Amino acid sequence: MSESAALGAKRPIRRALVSVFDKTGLEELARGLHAAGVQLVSTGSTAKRIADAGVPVTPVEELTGFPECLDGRVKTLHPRVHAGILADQRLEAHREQLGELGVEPFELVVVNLYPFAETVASGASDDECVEQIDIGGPSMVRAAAKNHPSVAVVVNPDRYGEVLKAVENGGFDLAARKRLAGEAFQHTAAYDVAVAGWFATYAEGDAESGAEANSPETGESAASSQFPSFLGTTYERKNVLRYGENPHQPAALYTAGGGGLAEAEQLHGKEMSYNNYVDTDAARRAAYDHTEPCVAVIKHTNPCGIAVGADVAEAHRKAHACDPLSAYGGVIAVNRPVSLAMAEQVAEIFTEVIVAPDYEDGAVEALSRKKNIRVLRCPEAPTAPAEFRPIDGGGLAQAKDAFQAAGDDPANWSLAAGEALSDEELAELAFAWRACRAVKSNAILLGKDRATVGVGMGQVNRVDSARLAVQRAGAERARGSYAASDAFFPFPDGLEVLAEAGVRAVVQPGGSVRDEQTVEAATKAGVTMYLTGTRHFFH
Ligand SMILES: NC(=O)c1ncn([C@@H]2O[C@H](COP(=O)(O)O)[C@@H](O)[C@H]2O)c1NC=O
Repeated sequence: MSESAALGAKRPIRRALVSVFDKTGLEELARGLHAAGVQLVSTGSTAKRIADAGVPVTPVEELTGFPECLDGRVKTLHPRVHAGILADQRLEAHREQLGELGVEPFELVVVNLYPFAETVASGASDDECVEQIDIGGPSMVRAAAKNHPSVAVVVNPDRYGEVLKAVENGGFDLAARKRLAGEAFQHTAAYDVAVAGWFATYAEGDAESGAEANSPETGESAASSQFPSFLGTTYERKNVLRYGENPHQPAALYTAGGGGLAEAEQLHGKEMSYNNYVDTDAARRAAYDHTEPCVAVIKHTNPCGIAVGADVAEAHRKAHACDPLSAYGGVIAVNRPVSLAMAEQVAEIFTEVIVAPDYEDGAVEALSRKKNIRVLRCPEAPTAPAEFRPIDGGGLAQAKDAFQAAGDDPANWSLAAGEALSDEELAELAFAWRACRAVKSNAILLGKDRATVGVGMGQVNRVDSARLAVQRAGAERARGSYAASDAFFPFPDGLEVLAEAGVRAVVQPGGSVRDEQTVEAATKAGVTMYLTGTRHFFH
């Protein structure tokens, strides 16, 4: 038989084993299978639902001759079940053995698993979580998937319609059974990753140094529970993208299944590209760093402008004004719903992507006047609690760079040079400090009226970043602006550039061996300087 003929070979379905936690669509499936002459065997409450729907069903106990026991821990774990799933019907020897054993084969297995991840997320006790580790279900799923030349396995209620169609048309062909088997192994693999990940966090302290190792007093164990010995996330491919960072790089989008940008709804525009996603991610990170209505305009992951305002339209006007030249073809993120007024403004500017938690009436229509702008709705704020970056042969994990009460609250900054700022001026400096976190290192950012006016990003020395920030601001806007530096000034030269441009105040972490020289330069120039003690590199 040719390969394509083999793949097209159907296996009629005569007998099905059904055991599902999620009973969505179960009655319709059972009715349809029965109507097509398929015999049903089922477990506990699944069998009860089927029987209640008026469909004949054989309880699995009748098949095994063994009662379900140990609170459901043992139901289907029996050779009469597993021999029926695992017999390779292509082999005469297997068919003969089944006959000798008096076991009938299954051609269809429909199973979905106990909700382990949902139980953990609900904050249930350890014992409750452990009880939700499904054992019999994955055993059946894996067995049926392995034996896909003889058995079709279904783990997703969305497929029930397909099952009923197949049953009426002589069963699934081999290609379809292979596809279903792949889906089934993905289902059990993701399930096991969730279980293994939970054990890695929960059991580690006990195993290493006694139960108290997980107590909050011991810093080391806190770190180890944040970085468990096993890290697993499973992703599902959502889209194949046209290409990656460059046209010769194939690329795809994967989702982790928990919402966020990867699952954002696209309301209008061309297909998102790889670079669009990268920039949109950076834009959302920048916009959500502020509690007031904020707009961030990003190009190549760096801000062309960030501003807060009384409303998003004002914030957008200010953010765009920072660097209108660079904002051409930019990516815009907003931390509030987009108003019609803001949408009208954006519609005038060539923009690649706009992402927001929502859109007010008429806003999407106004934006859609431009054919190509990609309009995304992403209701959730960015949440990643930890960051993981692949490197050759492994990966680096770190806690997210969240703002710290100690170093990021101006109330805790120390005045190192010049006169203390008024509350209003301090708020200006605090805006610059927050916005600076969104700039790739070395970062120097000038702000005025709660908007960036000059950004010096990504230079390999800090003095060049200072020059760039001043140059982009222009002499007039630089004068009297508020400057932030993501890390300390290693030499006073960067500060001197800012002072010469007439900045009013500077905020920086401090901590260089030459801090004194920088403080002296600021004092001499009459520039106020605050030290945060906290650094915000962004690479
Ligand atoms: N222990 C077993 O033999 C066993 N066999 C099937 N299950 C699971 O029991 C659930 C269905 O049970 P019920 O039909 O009672 O609602 C399914 O999610 C299935 O994956 C089992 N449960 C857990 O391991």
